[in-house]
Amino acid sequence: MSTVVIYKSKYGSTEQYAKWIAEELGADLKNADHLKLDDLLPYDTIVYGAGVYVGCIAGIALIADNYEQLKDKKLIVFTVGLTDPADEKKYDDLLTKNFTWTMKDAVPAFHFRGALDYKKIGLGNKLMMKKMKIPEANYVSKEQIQPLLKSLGSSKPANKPENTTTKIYDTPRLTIETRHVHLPNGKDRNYLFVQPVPAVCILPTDETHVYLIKQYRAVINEYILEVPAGGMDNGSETPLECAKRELAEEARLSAKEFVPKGYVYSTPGFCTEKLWLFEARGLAPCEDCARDEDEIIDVVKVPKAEVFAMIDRGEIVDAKTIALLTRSLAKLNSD
Ligand SMILES: Cc1cc2nc3c(=O)[nH]c(=O)nc-3n(C[C@H](O)[C@H](O)[C@H](O)COP(=O)(O)O)c2cc1C
Repeated sequence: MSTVVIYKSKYGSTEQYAKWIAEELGADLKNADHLKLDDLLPYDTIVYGAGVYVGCIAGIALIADNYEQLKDKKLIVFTVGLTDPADEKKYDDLLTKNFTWTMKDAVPAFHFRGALDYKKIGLGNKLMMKKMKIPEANYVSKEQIQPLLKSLGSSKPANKPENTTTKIYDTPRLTIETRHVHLPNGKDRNYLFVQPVPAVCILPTDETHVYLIKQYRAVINEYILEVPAGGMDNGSETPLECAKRELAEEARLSAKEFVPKGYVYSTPGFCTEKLWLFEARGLAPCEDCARDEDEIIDVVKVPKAEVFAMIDRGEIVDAKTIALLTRSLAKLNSD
């Protein structure tokens, strides 16, 4: 595992934090000035630290502009400023302003308190800071880096519980458990983990129509419009095999072509369920297909041109169905 700590520092506090972190991790240390994407690519883990000046994280474009190419690496950002890290709202605003929204969900960020020394800053900045009545201060201290080190598994204070798991329900198709989790921001929380087998959704289409199923859902006591979908059999099925089976069982259709449309998570707040999406083309009837006894299903032919109006009117309310229709037909809607 190769790690680099990169810093962007005007007055030295961020550089000091970066040196401490690099020392603790045994990582390379680099000044961000003149670094390019190519300089980052050889590393598995990238820790980027920067001073905050007038609400901007210095040089964050190095990460934000190259996030697509860096997102599969372990990325961590730390910021250094006078703001108190306890002011979570202010920090959240700073990240919203400086991170792309995909980064904000995925990249752990830590804030360390910096310093202000009027002797080090230029006249313009000095006047601005004095006008804002910001006094000189020096909050720089090594212990502030502990949560960041911990998130990389490099520091294990005594008396901290390991991640603990309690099983509540355990079947081949679904497990439910509670877990004690150490979060990347250093905090600890208990979470409920609902873990079904991965599932597949299929949108049968022809030139002009999509085929949805109207299905009775006992849990919500409603008939709703959905795409055919179902869980992958005990991990032995591939998403494509599952797509073929579910299309036959639920819509009584076969298809010449299954076009992958990526995946979505259904409810990532508490459930690990990953839904693989497919569009099915070249449809043919499959009358002798088996159907589960509890499935009460009608196939409904919907014009493609009507789909988004139906979503708008609340006639399609199933989230996976809206996701797959959007992935397949969004282009049609934007034309
Ligand atoms: C002109 C100026 C603007 C600043 N703006 C902010 C700010 O918006 N938020 C903050 O938390 N700290 C702010 N600070 C404090 C710096 O972030 C702090 O001095 C930090 O230690 C700078 O990092 P460095 O020492 O690595 O340059 C500002 C400092 C100066 C001189």
